[in-house]
Amino acid sequence: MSPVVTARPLTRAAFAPYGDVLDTDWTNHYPINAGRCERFHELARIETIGEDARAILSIFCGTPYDMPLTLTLVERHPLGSQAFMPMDGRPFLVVVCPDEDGRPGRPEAFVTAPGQGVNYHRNVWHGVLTPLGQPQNFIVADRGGSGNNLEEFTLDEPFTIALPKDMAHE
Ligand SMILES: NC(=O)N[C@@H](O)C(=O)O
Ligand code: NI
Repeated sequence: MSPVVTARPLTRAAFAPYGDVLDTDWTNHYPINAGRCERFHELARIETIGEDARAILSIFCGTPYDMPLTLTLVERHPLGSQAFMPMDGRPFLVVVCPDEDGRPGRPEAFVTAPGQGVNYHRNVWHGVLTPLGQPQNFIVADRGGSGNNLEEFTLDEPFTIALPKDMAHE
């Protein structure tokens, strides 16, 4: 059996080495539009580098994965950050790895709270978009432009990514 990594709830502190959490638990917020809207300001920055680099918005329509997940591949984007914000507010799985001399280290897994999104910093190893239980659409902010912005790495040995016990039935 491949080594098991159990996902834990996503928190800013735990995710800080990898990127930003997108939610309204954020002190930099203020009213706009005559008080009819609250702006939660600059949750993350969209980083883009390289030839004709630009920040772009896309919609990803994701197919769910069965859990526990057998993780065999991770990827990273050397030319830009990548943010995922669910359009339906349901939780999804986030898998990241520390970088160890250009190779991914042991994965860490998180389950988002309803309404949370993530922004992977540039060049951070991560699993591909992983909806849970049903198809899920996401607004994605990342980098467009020339050059190769996708580096994939097939793990020497797979990991089993499991949901926490209180979620495993979902
Ligand atoms: N390849 C692509 O656009 N998607 C991945 O980067 C991903 O993180 O899901
Ligand atoms: Ni990606």
